[in-house]
Amino acid sequence: MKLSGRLVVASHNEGKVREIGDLLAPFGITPVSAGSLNLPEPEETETTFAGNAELKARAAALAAGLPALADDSGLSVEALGGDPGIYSARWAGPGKDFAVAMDRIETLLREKAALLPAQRRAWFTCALALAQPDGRCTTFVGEVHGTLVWPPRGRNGFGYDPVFQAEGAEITFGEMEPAAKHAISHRAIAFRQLVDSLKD
Ligand SMILES: O=P(O)(O)OP(=O)(O)OP(=O)(O)OC[C@H]1O[C@@H](n2cnc3c(O)ncnc32)[C@H](O)[C@@H]1O
Ligand SMILES: [Mg+2]
Repeated sequence: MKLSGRLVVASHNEGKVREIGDLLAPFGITPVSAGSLNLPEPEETETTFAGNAELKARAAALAAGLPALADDSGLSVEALGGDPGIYSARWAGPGKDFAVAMDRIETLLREKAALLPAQRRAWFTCALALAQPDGRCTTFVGEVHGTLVWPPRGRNGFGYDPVFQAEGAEITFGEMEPAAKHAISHRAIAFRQLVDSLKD
């Protein structure tokens, strides 16, 4: 299987679509957005990142008759038993307000008196699924570990980026230039695995 030509990026999240576009750019691929094809946003009924990524990729590939790449991702907080995890988008509510979602996490951490970095460990997970119109599908998962800071810092990235500081970094994902985030992100790790799997 080759990564070339037209590929549907099966996501309705602008931030993700931008990052996936950056990752695909060196391959000369023309990303076709789910929005431009009027693809519906399927309900994420699975219980894992990989399951939801596959569900979204398969639905888009079938509807578009083109290969489709879907991303299911999220932030897991150790002290919260891995929440919000696969519910990361849902914690932002119908208005997709991540200030609310970040506040909610911070409130829960404070209720647990989790103020030290070691008590504020968190990780991002990204599952990328590449589906073909004939139903074949491969999925790869990447993670990046770090701690949650407060208050949020930076206007780059999207979602929970302003509160996430990766291990070894002194700035948040929200403060990083895109290239710096791509050097270490969960999404870039999953993407590298996907690319490796396509090598002859
Ligand atoms: O399902 P699609 O249409 O792709 O878009 P979505 O926003 O609903 O995406 P998910 O269901 O995968 O939910 C993941 C949420 O986790 C957050 N997230 C994922 N990757 C992130 C990243 O790199 N930086 C910050 N937040 C991220 C982000 O806010 C997403 O809304
Ligand atoms: Mg979603």
